[in-house]
Amino acid sequence: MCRHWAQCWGCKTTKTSGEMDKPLISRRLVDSDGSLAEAPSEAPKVGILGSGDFARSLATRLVGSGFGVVVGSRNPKRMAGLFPSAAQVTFQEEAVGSPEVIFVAMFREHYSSLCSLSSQLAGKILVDVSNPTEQEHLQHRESNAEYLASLFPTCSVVKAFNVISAWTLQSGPRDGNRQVPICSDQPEAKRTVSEMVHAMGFTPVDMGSLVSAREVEAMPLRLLPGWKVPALLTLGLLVFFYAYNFVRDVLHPYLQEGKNKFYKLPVSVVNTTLPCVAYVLLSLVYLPGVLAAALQLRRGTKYRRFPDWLDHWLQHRKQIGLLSFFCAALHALYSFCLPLRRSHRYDLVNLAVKQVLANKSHLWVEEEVWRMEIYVSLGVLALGTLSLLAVTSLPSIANSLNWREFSFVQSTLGFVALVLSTLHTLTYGWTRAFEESRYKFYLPPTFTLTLLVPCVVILARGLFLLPCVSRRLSKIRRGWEKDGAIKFTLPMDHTLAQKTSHV
Ligand SMILES: Cc1cc2nc3c(=O)[nH]c(=O)nc-3n(C[C@H](O)[C@H](O)[C@H](O)COP(=O)(O)OP(=O)(O)OC[C@H]3O[C@@H](n4cnc5c(N)ncnc54)[C@H](O)[C@@H]3O)c2cc1C
Ligand SMILES: NC(=O)C1=CN([C@@H]2O[C@H](COP(=O)(O)OP(=O)(O)OC[C@H]3O[C@@H](n4cnc5c(N)ncnc54)[C@H](OP(=O)(O)O)[C@@H]3O)[C@@H](O)[C@H]2O)C=CC1
Ligand code: HEM
Ligand SMILES: [Cu+2]
Ligand SMILES: [Fe+3]
Repeated sequence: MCRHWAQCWGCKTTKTSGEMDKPLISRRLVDSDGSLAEAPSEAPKVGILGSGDFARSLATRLVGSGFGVVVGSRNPKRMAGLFPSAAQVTFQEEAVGSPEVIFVAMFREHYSSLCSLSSQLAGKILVDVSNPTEQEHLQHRESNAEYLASLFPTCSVVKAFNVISAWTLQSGPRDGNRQVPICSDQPEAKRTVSEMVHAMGFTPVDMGSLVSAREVEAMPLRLLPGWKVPALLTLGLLVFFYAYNFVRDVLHPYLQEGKNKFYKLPVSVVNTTLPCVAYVLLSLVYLPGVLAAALQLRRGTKYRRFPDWLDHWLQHRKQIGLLSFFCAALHALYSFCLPLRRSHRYDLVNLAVKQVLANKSHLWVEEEVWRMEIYVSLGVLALGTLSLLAVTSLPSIANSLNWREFSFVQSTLGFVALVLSTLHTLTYGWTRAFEESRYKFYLPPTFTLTLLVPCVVILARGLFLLPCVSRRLSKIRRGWEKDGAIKFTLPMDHTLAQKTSHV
């Protein structure tokens, strides 16, 4: 039997290396009625302890990938019917006899019940698939896998498959998560299990030694980790702008003129809130790039780390950008629905009646017509450009672009979208910022609040385009450094510096 047991399995099957990562319910194992037929006798046997949801899915996947499976259960009679016919379900003692690799598909609190099997398990590879709950994760210092290794010191423990749900395991990796983080203190054992991960249609991600198991076990506990801060930022902006628009558009007419404009709350106030949030978020996507460039220009090098807050901000731009796109798309939908509303129709009729009573026939203000035509068109162009950025955010699309194409779409087109949105907002706002009647409780029109950050970004980016600045910036990005840019003293300089300082 060659060194890498599972690799040996890889040699035997007819799969070429390219096929290794394809999910496989191998043809010869599926009967005409689609049930999984008997596994070939020479298929390497894999053991599974536990007969729950995970064990069942794992057995299905392993059998479908050409392995022989023996399941160890405390109650085999009851559980056998739930497993594929190709899998053998028996008592735990029997199940751990022949297989080299044994998956422990149980909860941590039940690991100690396996100690009676220590002698049979000696020298085998135990795969820990368990996930602690949030509370358990905090409560235990060592990971579940390290705990299993402490119970069975004569075994090689490998952490794997815990991030894959029983359902994905059963149905096979689709677009979602194909990656299986894997770690172990025994490289051989890790390699064997990695080959199995491949054979099952997943992609192993080597996470190093077993000490990383704690980090691997924390992965399923996280919920959209990179989105927390951007989501809170968006929520904060939505609350702020909604409150601001409520005060200006509903409360002010109610208190000052006794007019009831509460009907504006569901659509109109939302449609002055969403665009402002979208626009501010979009400017916050490109502001950190400007700050980073300014820092590099000032320092005269790119070889110094950005401050943590800027680093963090740069890491979250994708999420902030996608949230901006989402708000802008909702804003466009709301805008298209404005004319559908009953209130809009009443306003139109009332306006017509007023026209007639005032004996005015022709209501056409050329400037207003052009203003609206232009700002709606600019809005559509801005959203269209943002959609390109959103599409290239999809990993499958991003992977098909080289970094220059990606950066062109994200950096250049993204900036064009910011300029278009600014023009859209300015033509929408037009002269409103200068009309006293637009200031309610002395509060300026909402769009004026949104213009500050984008204008700073646009001006700064304009400045960076100046030949003297852009030449210097591209030199810095190609690794040029201003002399003395890096402030570190070599040991000998240090003594030299000390000597000279006494002179
Ligand atoms: C809808 C939408 C979707 C988005 N999706 C993504 C996404 O999928 N992934 C993503 O990363 N962002 C995404 N973003 C955010 C944004 O588009 C990108 O981060 C974009 O690259 C930012 O461009 P930039 O010009 O501001 O900064 P960058 O081009 O990243 O440059 C920032 C700074 O880094 C430094 N720098 C840049 N290049 C170099 C270099 N070669 N050498 C040294 N220093 C350099 C410079 O100081 C520069 O100013 C998305 C935004 C939106 C609106
Ligand atoms: N379900 C999922 O999607 C995922 C589960 N996991 C992990 O897989 C492991 C199993 O999860 P899951 O299959 O959902 O859990 P289940 O509760 O469905 O199954 C656990 C199995 O453990 C066995 N077991 C052995 N000894 C004991 C004991 N003393 N008391 C109770 N049960 C015992 C039982 O099998 P029997 O009675 O036959 O001995 C039982 O079926 C867990 O560590 C979980 O974190 C990881 C990723 C995803
Ligand atoms: C299909 C695309 C778009 C259409 C049809 C559209 C249409 C409109 C309309 C009709 C208004 C006036 C809102 C009202 O008075 O109720 C408006 C305002 C505004 N839009 Fe858009 N827009 C689009 C895209 C965008 C995008 C992509 C952004 C920025 C990311 C944006 C930002 C704004 C801003 C900031 C305002 C001013 C809101 C205020 O202060 O009242 N719009 N847009
Ligand atoms: Cu071999
Ligand atoms: Fe624990």
